Amino acid sequence: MELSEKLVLALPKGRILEEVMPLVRKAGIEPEADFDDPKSRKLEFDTNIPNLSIIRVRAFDAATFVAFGAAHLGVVGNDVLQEFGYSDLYSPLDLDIGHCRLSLAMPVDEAEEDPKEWSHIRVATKYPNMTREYYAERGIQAECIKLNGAMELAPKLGLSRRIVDLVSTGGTLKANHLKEVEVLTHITSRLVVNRPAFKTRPQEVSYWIERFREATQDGTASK
Ligand SMILES: Nc1ncnc2c1ncn2[C@@H]1O[C@H](COP(=O)(O)OP(=O)(O)OP(=O)(O)O)[C@@H](O)[C@H]1O
Ligand SMILES: O=P(O)(O)OC[C@H]1O[C@H](OP(=O)(O)OP(=O)(O)O)[C@H](O)[C@@H]1O
Repeated sequence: MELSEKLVLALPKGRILEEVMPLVRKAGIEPEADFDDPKSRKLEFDTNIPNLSIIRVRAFDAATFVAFGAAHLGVVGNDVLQEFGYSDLYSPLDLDIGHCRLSLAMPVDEAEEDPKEWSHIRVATKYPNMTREYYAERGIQAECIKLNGAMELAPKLGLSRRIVDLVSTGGTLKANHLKEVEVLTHITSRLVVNRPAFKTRPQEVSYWIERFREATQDGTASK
């Protein structure tokens, strides 16, 4: 077993972090004290496990670090996994956190439409690949304008009548006078593993998959 190189766990620093940390701790990993300090500018943290460190990165970047082997394990939403489609990412475990859906929405004051009657739509989204693929399978050409956030502004400002974005409570759509027309897919976050690392360090990687599996099955984990 390779002991010199640390295993790196990539965690997304956004909203998922709060949900995933109880699982990380249940799995037996306790990051150094700085981790909980909002003022800390550190990006990599030692843990109580001498051979394991944690990096805190943007949600999309967590997938990239693991896919290229810069990190060995990570936590990534299905949305990110499907949008990138990295072949070197293995996602063995649904962590049952980060529940939301990817939906198409449009202004509430526009006439009801039947998506089955569309042939071409223009959409603002952070997920152009998933959107194009979903609609292509239904014979609809989706012209996507890539935004990285605040999609809800696009219809109001005339960028596109429709958006495809993540929805959880629906509060953001409501506040921006948009209605959910169609759910493209349901999303949760998964534990992901770099495939080559799984082959070269099978015992260590399997150990952590099992620890996370147990943590997820432990009913006291916060959701
Ligand atoms: N409203 C939501 N409810 C539940 N889970 C969500 C919601 N929005 C996003 N997620 C999940 O959390 C992940 C990270 O989202 P988050 O909003 O923290 O990042 P972001 O702000 O979109 O990205 P970044 O700021 O890193 O560019 C998403 O990939 C998705 O899986
Ligand atoms: O249905 P709701 O519960 O209102 O959640 C939906 C919002 O959550 C996500 O954004 P987030 O808050 O993560 O910010 P972002 O726009 O910076 O990604 C998503 O992009 C929506 O804007």
